[in-house]
Amino acid sequence: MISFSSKDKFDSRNLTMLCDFYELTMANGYFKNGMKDTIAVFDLFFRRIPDGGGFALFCGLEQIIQYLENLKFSDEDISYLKKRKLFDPQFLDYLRTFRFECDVWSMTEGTPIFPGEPIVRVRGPIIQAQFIETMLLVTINHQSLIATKTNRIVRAAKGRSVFEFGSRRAQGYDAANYGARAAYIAGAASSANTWSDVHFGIPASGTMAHSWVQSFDTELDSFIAYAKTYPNDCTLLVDTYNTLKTGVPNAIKVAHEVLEPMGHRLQGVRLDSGDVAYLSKKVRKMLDDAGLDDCKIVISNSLDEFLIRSILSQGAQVNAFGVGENLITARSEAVFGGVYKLVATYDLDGNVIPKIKISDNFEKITTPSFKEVWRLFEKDDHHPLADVITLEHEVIPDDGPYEIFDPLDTTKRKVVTHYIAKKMLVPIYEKGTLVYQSPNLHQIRKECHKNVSELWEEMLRLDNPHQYYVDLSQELWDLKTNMLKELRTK
Ligand SMILES: Nc1ncnc2c1ncn2[C@@H]1O[C@H](COP(=O)(O)OP(=O)(O)OP(=O)(O)O)[C@@H](O)[C@H]1O
Ligand SMILES: O=P(O)(O)OC[C@H]1O[C@H](OP(=O)(O)OP(=O)(O)O)[C@H](O)[C@@H]1O
Ligand SMILES: O=C(O)c1cccnc1
Repeated sequence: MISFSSKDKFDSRNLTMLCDFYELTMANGYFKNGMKDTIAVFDLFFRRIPDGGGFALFCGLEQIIQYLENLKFSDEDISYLKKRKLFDPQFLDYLRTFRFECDVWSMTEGTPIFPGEPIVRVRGPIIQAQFIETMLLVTINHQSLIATKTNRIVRAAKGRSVFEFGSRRAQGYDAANYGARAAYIAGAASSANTWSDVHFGIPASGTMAHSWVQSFDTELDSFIAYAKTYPNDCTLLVDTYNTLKTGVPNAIKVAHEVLEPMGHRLQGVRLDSGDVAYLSKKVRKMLDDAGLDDCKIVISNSLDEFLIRSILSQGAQVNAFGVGENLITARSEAVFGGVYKLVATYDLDGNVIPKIKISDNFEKITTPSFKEVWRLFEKDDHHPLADVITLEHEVIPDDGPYEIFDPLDTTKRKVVTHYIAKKMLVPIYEKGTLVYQSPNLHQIRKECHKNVSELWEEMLRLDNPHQYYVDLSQELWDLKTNMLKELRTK
């Protein structure tokens, strides 16, 4: 039984034609060149952690599954392709009856991921494995980027809640909806986006806009009306006119004269402008002096992890942060940079033929062959020690001793012992059949929190974090180096 975390089970959109056109021209080319049934392996990986962080977070698998479940060329798609006069009629017949037949393995959502390691691996007929590139990349690049950024913001907030406020400034509505999902997985407490609650069960919450306050004759009238309408969940926006002179005094008045007689407490005030560190301290004192020490202070206004860190270091009195544009657009570094590369094909006897892509830039040289990713966890406290990429047949036994080495400087070697070795890629599809049961979103979020809390503290720093080791096994390193040497001498 397969169950899905979103309430509508599958996004019903058929996004088959969301592909780069060259996927179709190559597919037709493979078909016409007798390569339809050639089995190929592609790795999806990324090269650099955004914002110089110590790790990224993997997200988007559930939407990949939805895409693959809906993968089908409609009659309309086929007529479009026919009109382009580029495609063989037999190829179009093949597309008409297309059925996805690949094997797919993936990291699970909420897993910390590192540059250079396969986070998704696809094996199957080259036409198919190649074709899904664009959707795999756009989905994983987007959600992993937003999750990675959000987790930085959540870490900067040091246990205070982070409310995701970004929909209005996201790069389009899918970015708002799926960005909210990624942000929640990575630790945002809620989203202002109602769609994300309806479809994903992410708690939707919010305060009020300045327009609410402006639309009444006075600020006080607007607060009274809001408090009477929502007596048990009332957070007032206090900066429309003058935070300290009118906003907070009016909020205190409403707390005592409207809410308390109704048996309720004022939940919070939100500050959205000015020097929020200075103001929050003043506001805290005013609220406390008025007996409202349980009233929370929420701040917002173009926040990001660095501003939050700075504001807290100034002694700001804040209970929660509302973060919009910088989170939902990952503004500081808006490209995740995941790529999808061919790493092997198979011959007719089923033997792997490793493939490599050479570049003058060493970091851009791909790692060939069908590979596994292992994470070695310290046995006692489960801190990850290093990731090791091996060839398929290699096994890393628990406890070692196992020698890891820096693939760029092979003299840097270390023998590790007393660990648990875990294979990180789990089966998602077997020959086109879904074999993975996705946890629900709340479980993914919990798992993500656990995974991040197991990382070394030194990896969690926002600036210059410890660089985690992603190593190659000796056998894989030898294969890569020999292929490189051979190609370079040719
Ligand atoms: N104490 C502080 N330390 C660091 N940054 C702060 C501090 N207080 C506010 N900021 C940030 O400074 C940035 C600039 O705020 P800005 O002055 O443009 O807002 P504002 O003019 O007060 O508000 P608005 O233009 O929305 O009415 C915002 O990102 C805000 O979060
Ligand atoms: O600054 P961000 O991190 O993106 O956080 C969201 C912003 O969106 C709202 O402002 P907006 O001016 O859109 O509407 P408002 O009238 O509700 O303030 C809110 O007041 C925040 O300032
Ligand atoms: O609910 C809020 O306070 C909110 C929602 C979206 C954007 N800014 C603020």
